[in-house]
Amino acid sequence: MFSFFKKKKEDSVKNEEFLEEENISDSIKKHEADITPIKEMSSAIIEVVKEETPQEKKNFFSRALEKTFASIKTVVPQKQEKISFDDIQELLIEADMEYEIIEKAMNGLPSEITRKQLRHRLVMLFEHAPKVDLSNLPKPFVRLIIGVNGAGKTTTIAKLANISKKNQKTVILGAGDTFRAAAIEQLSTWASKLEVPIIKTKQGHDASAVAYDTISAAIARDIDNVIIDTAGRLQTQTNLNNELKKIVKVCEKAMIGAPHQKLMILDGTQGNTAIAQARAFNEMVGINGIIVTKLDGTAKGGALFSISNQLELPIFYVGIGEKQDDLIEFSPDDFVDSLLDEIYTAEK
Ligand SMILES: Nc1nc2c(ncn2[C@@H]2O[C@H](COP(=O)(O)OP(=O)(O)OP(=O)(O)O)[C@@H](O)[C@H]2O)c(=O)[nH]1
Repeated sequence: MFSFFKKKKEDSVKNEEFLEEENISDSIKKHEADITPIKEMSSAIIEVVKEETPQEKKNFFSRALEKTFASIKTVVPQKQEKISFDDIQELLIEADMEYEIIEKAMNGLPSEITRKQLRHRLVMLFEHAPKVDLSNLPKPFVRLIIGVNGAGKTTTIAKLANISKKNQKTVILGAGDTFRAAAIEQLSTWASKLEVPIIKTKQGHDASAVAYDTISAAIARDIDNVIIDTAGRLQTQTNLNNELKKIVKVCEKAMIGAPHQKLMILDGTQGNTAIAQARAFNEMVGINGIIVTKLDGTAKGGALFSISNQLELPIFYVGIGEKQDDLIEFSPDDFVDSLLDEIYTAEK
């Protein structure tokens, strides 16, 4: 069953220096027992689920931002047509927007601010992030998931796999957090729940070999999306960080251009303190985008402005709960509108 797969892998690991360094072909043999049989893959495609309308998306944000709204409403309890400069400043502080960003956003605004004026300034804060063209993606499209312990990496991978399936794309997971046995188990549980294949190995084995095998399996099986987990790490853990750099290098060996996205998962409940973490990882491996998790559990929704603006990175998704459907595509317009709906009366 795996002869084609094996041939591809042998072809793609011809680099002698690399074989010496990683001994990848041995690791591939070790992992083959863990690869989900191809026939199970067909069940990875399910029917297309209808896309949310802009109003539905706004409703998702409103639900996710409940705690943030409760805190800004302590400043502006009634909806108004115009709100004073001081009140806007205070409510943005309440929502955990960094002071420096508040100053930037409000510079030159009048003492009474309309919805339109504030909307323009808030949406602008997301404009620094480069636009990402998601048309004509390479196949497989490889995403590497990075973050500190407990940020929500594993859960987010499951949610991303679920979105792939909803979009009728095939997907394979790589259990690259080989540091903790529980992490491999947790991702395997999600894989069987979602009926998607997973490449895994034993705890303590080489994480970059898992990344390599996952990409090779995707190429051999013509899979659309690859999502690779990595161990949670702090920006100060040198060994783990060298491991991360190695994973990135090995992805490139498995497929030129991979990983196509290195996504940083940030725990939204940490607010602005997550920025320093992301900055350090960005310097280390170059991050392409952010996913902010646990937005439902925090009053610090305003940190999204600082996160995107300070890091000059796009926020792709936000996590709004623990279930597989609780990940929504981030849109600055919908996010800002949900926030403004709480404090301003409708524009005439
Ligand atoms: N409320 C809420 N909880 C979330 C969200 N995303 C993840 N969680 C929860 O956060 C906890 C940690 O999530 P994991 O996915 O295990 O985090 P991780 O980054 O893989 O953790 P490590 O494997 O320890 O590095 C779990 O209890 C998740 O259910 C979210 O968007 N909202």
